Amino acid sequence: MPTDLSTAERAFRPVHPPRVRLSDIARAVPALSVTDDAVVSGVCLDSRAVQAGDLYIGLPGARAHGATFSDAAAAAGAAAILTDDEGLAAAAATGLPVVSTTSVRAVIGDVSACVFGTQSDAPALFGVTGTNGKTTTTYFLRSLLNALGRSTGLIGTIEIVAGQTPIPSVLTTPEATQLHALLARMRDGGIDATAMEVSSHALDYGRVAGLRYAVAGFTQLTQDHLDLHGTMEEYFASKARLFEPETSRAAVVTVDDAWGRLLAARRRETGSHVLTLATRDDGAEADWTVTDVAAHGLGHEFTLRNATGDAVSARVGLPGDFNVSNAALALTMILASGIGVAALQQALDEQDPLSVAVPGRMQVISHRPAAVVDFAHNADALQRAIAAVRPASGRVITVFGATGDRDATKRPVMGAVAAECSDVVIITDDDPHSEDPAAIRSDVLAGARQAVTDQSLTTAVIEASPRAAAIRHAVQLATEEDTILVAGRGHETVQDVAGVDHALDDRTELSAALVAAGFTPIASNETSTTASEADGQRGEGVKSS
Ligand SMILES: CC(=O)N[C@H]1[C@@H](OP(=O)(O)OP(=O)(O)OC[C@H]2O[C@@H](n3ccc(=O)[nH]c3=O)[C@H](O)[C@@H]2O)O[C@H](CO)[C@@H](O)[C@@H]1O[C@H](C)C(=O)N[C@@H](C)C(=O)N[C@H](CCC(=O)O)C(=O)O
Ligand SMILES: Nc1ncnc2c1ncn2[C@@H]1O[C@H](COP(=O)(O)OP(=O)(O)OP(=O)(O)O)[C@@H](O)[C@H]1O
Repeated sequence: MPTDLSTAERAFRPVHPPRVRLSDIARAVPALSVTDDAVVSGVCLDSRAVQAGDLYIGLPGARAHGATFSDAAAAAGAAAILTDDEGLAAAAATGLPVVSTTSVRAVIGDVSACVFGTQSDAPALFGVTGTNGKTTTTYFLRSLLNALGRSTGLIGTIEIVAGQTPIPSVLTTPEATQLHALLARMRDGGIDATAMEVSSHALDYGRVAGLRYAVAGFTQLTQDHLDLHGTMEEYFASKARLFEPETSRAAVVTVDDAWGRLLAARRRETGSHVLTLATRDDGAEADWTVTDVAAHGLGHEFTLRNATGDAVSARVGLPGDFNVSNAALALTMILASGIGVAALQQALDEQDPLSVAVPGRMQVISHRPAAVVDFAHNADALQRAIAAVRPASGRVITVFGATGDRDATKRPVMGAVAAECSDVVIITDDDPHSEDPAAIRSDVLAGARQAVTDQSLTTAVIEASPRAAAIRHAVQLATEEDTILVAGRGHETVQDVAGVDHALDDRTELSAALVAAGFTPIASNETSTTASEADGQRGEGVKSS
């Protein structure tokens, strides 16, 4: 998280700030009532990030009411305050013009769209949701759009690309105020298509309100984030919001799992455009189906077909059958946007856009032993990542941990999955946040040990901390025939322990441990860079989850 929120906020804003009257905003958003008029040049919902001339939005939160920070917002140069009945007194005490409404969160998207002029004029949006695969699919989408000659933006967990200056990403999906500012910045910079990740948190908190996606895409749904959503049904309901007709013009739904099939059926009932996609060879009926999957280098080649005989042949560079699914989703979203099969095939043949690397996603660090860093941080992803790296002979040594202050129910499940699928499991720390790292490890260990007992597994289960030591231990155990998978943190470069950020990059630690053990990692310039670095831009995408 950047320490200076105000500086970080500036990076989201259009180069030429808008000038909009409160009375005009109230005309566009009838739920608002305005007493004194004023001109605003931005919108912000955090007092620490306010820019001079902003409309500060004081909204009720889980820990505080934003209006209690009205004085700080005014001191930072806010020109007016938008809040609800509960916040009115604190807002009025600043002497600034106050705009009021009954539900602040419900209007943030529309107010932001009005201020930044993004209701009618913004890049075409390709939004991807699902438990796993969002980041990878958006990288594939952006690369495909570039190959088709579009000028593109990217919004997601690893980085935000909105022109020449990379913007560090803090959230997977930024706040609504920041999203509309970013889209205005992209539009002003000539970007005409943007690939973005849409998290379930964003859909729950109304962060994508006021946006209409050209195409929405669904990867899959498996257990995660139950701390926020409570049940899988609620989690699904959050994801499904992206597929409401008013939120997305066209939709592509992967129907490999029952959640996808339910989502597609619901969308079809509304009479809105939807294409279904089946990526596994299990006989599922769909508009587009993946066939003829064959290994190609570390990745795969495959064909995407529809019932009328159209076909697209593609190859994806990243390991893992799930990356065939992600690539097929990106391709089908492009087709759903109106691009023809012939134009897409030409771009694939001439530019090989699905060979793009994604930082920390199945990132290969060495070949003998095979050593891979991946972002799998829930049970389904971990199982698939281990299966993807399993060699014909040799053992799989898996190093991972679970995050603190997040869905604790997934910890023993991850432990069990790792024990079932690996030969050696080294359980270590991820981001403990405010929790005791030993207690988190113990939850994961319990699941792993239970699986070993229940299923009479021969898997070695080892506890090691800190994470760098666990990685070194994995390398010391490995022979050239083995595979090491370091899972859970992917591209991340800082570890949060009790509120203190420690530098920690699995790719660097693994590489150093391999060298120390006499192995040869591949050159760092052959491994993944961020999209902005690949575009020749300066800077680094950094994110804390
Ligand atoms: C759990 C969660 O998502 N919380 C969101 C929620 O916070 P909250 O209700 O606790 O807010 P609060 O702390 O009570 O503060 C109330 C208001 O006062 C403001 N404030 C607060 C302090 C101050 O000094 N000044 C100030 O103005 C806050 O900005 C907020 O607007 O409402 C805030 C305003 O919309 C969000 O910023 C905040 O997201 C926080 C930053 C967050 O970390 N969210 C994560 C979990 C998240 O969204 N993650 C998903 C991806 C998950 C995944 O797939 O792994 C993401 O899209 O990144
Ligand atoms: N389609 C998929 N199905 C299942 N697992 C996947 C899929 N795609 C990727 N994964 C696994 O999930 C991990 C995270 O992938 P990715 O970053 O693309 O997903 P994400 O949805 O953006 O995740 P997050 O929301 O946690 O940032 C990968 O490192 C890989 O292990």
